[in-house]
Amino acid sequence: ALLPILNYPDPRLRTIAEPVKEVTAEIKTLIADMIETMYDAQGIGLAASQVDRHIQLIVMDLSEDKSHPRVFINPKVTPLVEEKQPYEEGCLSVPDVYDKVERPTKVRIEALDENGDKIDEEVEGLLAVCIQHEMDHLNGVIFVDYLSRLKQTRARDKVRKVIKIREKQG
Ligand SMILES: O=C(O)C[C@@H](Cc1ccccc1)C(=O)SCC(=O)c1ccccc1
Ligand SMILES: [Zn+2]
Repeated sequence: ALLPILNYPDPRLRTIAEPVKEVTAEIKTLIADMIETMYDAQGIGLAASQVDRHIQLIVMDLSEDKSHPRVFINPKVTPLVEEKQPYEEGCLSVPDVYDKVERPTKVRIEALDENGDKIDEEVEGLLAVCIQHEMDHLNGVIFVDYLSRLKQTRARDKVRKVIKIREKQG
């Protein structure tokens, strides 16, 4: 089922996510719903925080044909290099706002997948950017927090406008 995505600056987006203790049937349903919601919203990632579920769960799919969804449960991300690179990020909770954010270019991801099996990978490129963006969500951080006050104000105004238009479209 499609889940409603919280929009910036909703304070619920600032909630710190709790670890997942057990991958229950309910969590598996949430994973399927988050993947469906991510595709519907034209995203490449989605954190549970964005659908108002405050558990450490991320879904991502960087494939062209939306055929390789990945699930990260209780993820831990560790930068592997000091070097940072800017990337033009977006966010499904801050629609129509894109801006450059600098992040470490290579990171280690330790997590569990949807079957409870261990994931331990070193990644770079868009996958590294996206997993760090999603990890921020689980820690109540939104990419606009890295931008200037002026850009944060513009982002709030922009989201307000986009939401109004979407509500008119029904
Ligand atoms: O809000 C989210 O977590 C999803 C977000 C993930 C993300 C995209 C790009 C850089 C970092 C994190 C999105 O999917 S935004 C929409 C999108 O598909 C996109 C935007 C900019 C570049 C590439 C993809
Ligand atoms: Zn986001």
